[in-house]
Parts: sequence; structure tokens; C-alpha cells
Amino acid sequence: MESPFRTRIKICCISSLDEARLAVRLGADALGLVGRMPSGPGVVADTLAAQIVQATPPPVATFMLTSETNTADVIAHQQRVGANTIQLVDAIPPETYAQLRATLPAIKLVQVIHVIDEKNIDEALLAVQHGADALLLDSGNPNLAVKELGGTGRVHNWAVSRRIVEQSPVPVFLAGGLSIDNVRKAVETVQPFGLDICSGVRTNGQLDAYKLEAFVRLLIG
Ligand SMILES: O=C(O)c1ccccc1N[C@@H]1O[C@H](COP(=O)(O)O)[C@@H](O)[C@H]1O
Repeated sequence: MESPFRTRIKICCISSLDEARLAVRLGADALGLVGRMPSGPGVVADTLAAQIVQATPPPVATFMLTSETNTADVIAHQQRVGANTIQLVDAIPPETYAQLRATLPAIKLVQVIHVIDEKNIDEALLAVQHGADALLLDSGNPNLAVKELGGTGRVHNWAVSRRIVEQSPVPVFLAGGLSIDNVRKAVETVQPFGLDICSGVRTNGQLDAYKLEAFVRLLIG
């Protein structure tokens, strides 16, 4: 019998009100708004991100991607944008989760783990212990001189991601190089709560209705 479970869909790198409307119309459960980053193609100004948040209807979630790691800077970013979810794309000190929770009790915290090898399993489980509400497994490399914190268009080692899904007590999103060509395999292999996609549903940098619709159909029929 088919499972009634539906893989949730987060469409990232939203860069205009039109893209937000298109993503919502075609079935996005969440929109991603990329803040200032050391690298990557998806950055949008905080003022525009705030307008997109205002225009996003319930129950669609708004994820604000931040590269800030200092509590006050993350809070200031959230207050400029108003998103209901903070996606922390870099590692933060353990005490920061509780500090963010104290000031922003209604805001969900999603910790990105850049999956490189098995050491990332412990990193993921520790982030949950420290207070992350969900995990998002991506393909960046924070160890480079100019950090890559996402938006790479590359897949990572999904066997490690699967082990994180098996052990995580909180929802896990899979990101990194997803497209209509690998979405089925990604779901079968990793069995995440949700998928997060940026470059795979774009053509020349713009959100592509044809690719997005095909992606959504592959997930929900
Ligand atoms: O898109 C960016 O510029 C970006 C920069 C820094 C951190 C995250 C970024 N985007 C996120 O990366 C994932 C994966 O992107 P892709 O599908 O591999 O192109 C994307 O889902 C965004 O969450």
C-alpha cells in the first residue's frame, strides 16, 4: 500500500514577489530567502526578503538563510526580514540556540549540516541536543578560505545523510544538487522529511515554472 506520507517541498533562493507567488501556486510548503553570504548565487536584499515574507500566505513557511553566527547579529537579521524560520547555514556556538530561543520564542531554528563525511553525523545530533528544531543537509564546505555555505548545485554523500535521517529525532530536509533527474532517487535513498532545491528548478538564474512543476509532480504526483 502507498504511504500517505508526503515529502515536504522547500523552494530556495526566491528573488522576487513573482517567484514567491509562482512557488506557492505550484505547491511549495516553504520559501527560502538567502541573506548575505560569503559565496553563492541566491542572495536577496533584506528589504526585498521582508516584502516577500509579508506577501507569503499561511501555511507556507518563510525560511531566512543567515550566515551570521553571533546571537545579536542573527536576531537583528531576523528582525529586518520577519521570517518565521531561521536557517543557520554555518555552525554556531552551542549556547546560541538557547539565546535565540529566549529572544525569538516563536521562531523555528533549522541547522544546516554540510555533509562531507561520517563526522557530520555527530555534528547533526549535537545540533539537535543544543536546540535545533530541524536539520537541513547540504553540500557546502565551511572549511574553505572563502566559505561555501550552500547553493553549490552539488550532491553529497547520501549514505551519510540517510544515517542522519535514521538517527535524528527532528525533521530532516535534504538539499544540494537536487533536480528532476535525481529527486526520486534522493527520496528513496535518504527518506527525508523534506527536500530543498535552488538551482535545479532554475533556468538562467530564474525560477522555471516547467522545471518546478515537473519537480513537484515527481514528488506528489
Ligand atoms: O543559494 C545560495 O546562494 C546560497 C548561499 C549560501 C548558502 C545557501 C544558499 N542556498 C541554499 O543552498 C541549497 C542548495 O542549493 P542547490 O539546490 O544545490 O543549488 C538551497 O536549497 C538553498 O537552501
